[in-house]
Amino acid sequence: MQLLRERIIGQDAALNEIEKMLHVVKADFSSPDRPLSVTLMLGPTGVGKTETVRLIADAIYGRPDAFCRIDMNTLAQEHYAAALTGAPPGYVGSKEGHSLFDETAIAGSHTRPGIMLFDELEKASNEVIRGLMNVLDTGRLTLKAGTKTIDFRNCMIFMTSNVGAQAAQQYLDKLSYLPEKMQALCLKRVPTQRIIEKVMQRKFDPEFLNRIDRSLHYQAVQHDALPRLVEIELDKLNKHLQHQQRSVHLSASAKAYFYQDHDIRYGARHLGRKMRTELEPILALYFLNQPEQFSLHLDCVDGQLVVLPEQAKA
Ligand SMILES: Nc1ncnc2c1ncn2[C@@H]1O[C@H](COP(=O)(O)OP(=O)(O)OP(=O)(O)O)[C@@H](O)[C@H]1O
Repeated sequence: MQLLRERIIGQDAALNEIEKMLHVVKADFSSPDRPLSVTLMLGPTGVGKTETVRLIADAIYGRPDAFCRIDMNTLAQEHYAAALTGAPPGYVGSKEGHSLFDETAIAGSHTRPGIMLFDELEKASNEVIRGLMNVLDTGRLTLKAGTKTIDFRNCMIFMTSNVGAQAAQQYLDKLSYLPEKMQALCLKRVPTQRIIEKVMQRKFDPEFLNRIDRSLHYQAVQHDALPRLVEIELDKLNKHLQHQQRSVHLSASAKAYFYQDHDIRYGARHLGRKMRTELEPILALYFLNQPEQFSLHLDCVDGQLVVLPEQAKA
């Protein structure tokens, strides 16, 4: 939780729910015939849903990719549903029992839970949702060929979805024309969560929704979170540079360069991309031309990033 709270900004309510879920998993109260937990993460794009799962994997296994991820978008069409559970008997590949599942990541170990992420749940076809319901119910999935069963009973299942995020944003946009007091009153009467839940109920059957232990509502990234997000991205970049004993430092105005015009509708993802695509070429050129240098300091002058000369750094 310490790692999550340091690295996920502006999602306190969701993180508090994750903490409760982790306590229950650790206390080992869950039914032995279900997955350890089933958590649905809702919210707009680029607000930290997948990042939360990556950080949980990092905290438990020391690797942010130590989980099985299936992007439901790739299974959107009915005829791809077989990709989830392998080929049916008699088809090419059925004997091998291959599927998209990474069984080691799902199984976990005697002391550590497996982690599974179904991304973009709203894109899954009805057939895939039916298959998934079985997993949430019994903690097991039998591959189509009938030769193998994947066991999710020691696994924390996470699902992400943007469903309802657009409707919630449209509702907020409409409210923004009202005076502040009226806005607060409307949000008290009809919170955005209720809008999202209504869309959810239209999209998914109650049988499916009833099998979810927790729905977490991730909020849109706010402007005041941006400076901290820039720091986090800079830390990530410096972690990579550490392998070459190198580092990059930004002045306050160079940091502001990255977030001041950032459009928060796109969440935090573009911020990280902008930092990488703009900083990496500058770093590459600097360190290639001056291999004897180990740190680079950048400032922003007239809206342009500039390398600070050696004497200015002190
Ligand atoms: N609240 C946040 N705190 C810290 N970093 C964040 C946050 N939200 C997003 N990020 C950064 O943005 C990147 C994209 O976020 P993430 O992958 O979690 O998106 P998402 O919410 O799962 O959206 P999508 O539905 O589009 O996948 C992350 O790698 C992370 O660096």
